[in-house]
Amino acid sequence: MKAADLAVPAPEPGDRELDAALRPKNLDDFVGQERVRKQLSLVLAASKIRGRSADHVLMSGPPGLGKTTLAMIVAAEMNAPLRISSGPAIQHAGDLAAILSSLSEGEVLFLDEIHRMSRPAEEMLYMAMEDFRVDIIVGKGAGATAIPLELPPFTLVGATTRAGLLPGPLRDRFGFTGHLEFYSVGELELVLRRSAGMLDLKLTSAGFAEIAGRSRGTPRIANRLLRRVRDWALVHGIETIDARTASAALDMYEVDVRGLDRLDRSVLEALVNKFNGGPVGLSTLAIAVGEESETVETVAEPFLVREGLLGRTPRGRIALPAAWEHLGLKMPRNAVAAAMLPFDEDDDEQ
Ligand SMILES: Nc1ncnc2c1ncn2[C@@H]1O[C@H](COP(=O)(O)OP(=O)(O)OP(=O)(O)O)[C@@H](O)[C@H]1O
Ligand SMILES: [Mg+2]
Repeated sequence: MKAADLAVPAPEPGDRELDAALRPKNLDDFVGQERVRKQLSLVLAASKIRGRSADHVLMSGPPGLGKTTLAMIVAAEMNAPLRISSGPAIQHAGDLAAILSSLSEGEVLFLDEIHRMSRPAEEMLYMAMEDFRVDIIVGKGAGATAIPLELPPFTLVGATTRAGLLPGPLRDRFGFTGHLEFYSVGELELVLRRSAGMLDLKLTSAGFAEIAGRSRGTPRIANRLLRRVRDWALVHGIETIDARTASAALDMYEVDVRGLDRLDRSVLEALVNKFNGGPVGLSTLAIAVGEESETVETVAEPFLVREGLLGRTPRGRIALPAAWEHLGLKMPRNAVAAAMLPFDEDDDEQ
């Protein structure tokens, strides 16, 4: 595994097994996200009292925060079977019709990346969600007829990293939307404590804090770093992982105290050392770090912007004061002036 991969929130091949093993199985085990947890728990409790399948639920938020986990928890809490598919897997309305028509009563249908479903499938889903009915089209052209098909009541759980891309009519058909937020360091410590318990690992409180602080607010990354630290401790014959062990291990994997990885740091270093803090265009910056523009924009920037280290301005990317500080450098006056010019966060230069 490249060091840069450690900090990517999307699942890596090596994560899948551990992801599955460490996934909380019920709402009580699910750490953090108090608001979503309370709201969801109420939705589920009410439908249990009514003796009906739960309202359709949409989970939205960045990768690795627990959308799939919550979908599975919905099925577990409702004692219902779970069917899993995803937007990209449903390219034709017929694909969706086949899934819908084979659902059993009360089943939970989890559609991951629901924003990537095809248009015709999406339209079929509207009717299925609202009226528990689909029209199956038989034949083609003028001779085509729609055969209505009743569906058993089911609960759709949709997940999306891009809630903004969902068409309004689809969004409106969910009874409840849970917006997952990045986790605090304290919450990540709880995630790590739970995982360490399951993996039979011993860590001190400071050891947990050290890993949590470098996990970018993301449980998937926290678990991944824990696994790296575990390997390091094993090879070095260390039984109890303290802050020093955790930090030595993560330093070796080039994940720094704020969770920045090699790519993040080289972007900041280039901005600061080669362009005096910017502004500099994305493609120039990408060439300076020897990466594709797209990699810099989609892999490094979201986190750097969120951390207040990098700004996107109409004139280009700039290093914010926290970036100079993080690199242990003093921000020159002319760089301060460039950074102080008003800019619009959403303004995508070039
Ligand atoms: N609240 C939580 N408490 C404990 N562990 C969690 C929590 N949320 C997520 N995790 C851990 O993080 C891993 C990733 O979570 P999950 O697969 O649900 O993320 P996701 O939001 O579906 O990500 P993606 O958008 O990439 O599909 C899980 O396997 C689980 O181990
Ligand atoms: Mg998922």
